[in-house]
Amino acid sequence: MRLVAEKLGGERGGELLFHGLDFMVSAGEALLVTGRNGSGKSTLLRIIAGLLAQAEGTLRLEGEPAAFEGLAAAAHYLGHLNAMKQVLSVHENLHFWQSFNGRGKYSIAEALERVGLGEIGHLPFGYLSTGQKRRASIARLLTSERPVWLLDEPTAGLDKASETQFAALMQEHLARGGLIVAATHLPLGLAGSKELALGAPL
Ligand SMILES: Nc1ncnc2c1ncn2[C@@H]1O[C@H](COP(=O)(O)OP(=O)(O)OP(=O)(O)O)[C@@H](O)[C@H]1O
Repeated sequence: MRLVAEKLGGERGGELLFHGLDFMVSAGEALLVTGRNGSGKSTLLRIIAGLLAQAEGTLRLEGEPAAFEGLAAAAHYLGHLNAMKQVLSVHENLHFWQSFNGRGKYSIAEALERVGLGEIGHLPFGYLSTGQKRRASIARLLTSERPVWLLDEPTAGLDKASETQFAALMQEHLARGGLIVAATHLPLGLAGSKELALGAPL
């Protein structure tokens, strides 16, 4: 499986943010998208997730497992916002996403254990701290099996221990044949990852 972009261009509000991007990410690889604020990192991730149309160029997933039809169906998108309902419990939110995205390797209880939230699945999502909200959202990646992880500033708000824990989860995903595209200003602890720098040098 590999994600291939050719001459990819993205725009917002009629302004071309980037163009002519060529990259390839194979199973087991991570691509870190870097660049100054406003350079288009989130825009690129949203295009890959199928939430925005590209302005130009092509994007395709080759050789994806038969269970997934196309890139959008194979992708987990973890955006800046956590896409969770504040008044539903953590468990209820994850149950919704699991029903929507399909089952994964981990049960909801196991996924919450993996992110260190085993004790608070019953709490309304809105009660959680910023870092706990992010960890609950990371648990969403584990409760449904999707090989392409698209992560926008995934470690924002995480403490050091949680960063290390998440790095291990990403390594595990890569070792199982997944791939990752992550927009980040911080190192993610993924040795050997590729980098795509958008815009003028920082
Ligand atoms: N709906 C929109 N309409 C017009 N312009 C937009 C829209 N959404 C985003 N933009 C602009 O597009 C540019 C790129 O935004 P984007 O969020 O992709 O940047 P980024 O590289 O992820 O930034 P950051 O590092 O701050 O997260 C910004 O200048 C932003 O203001």
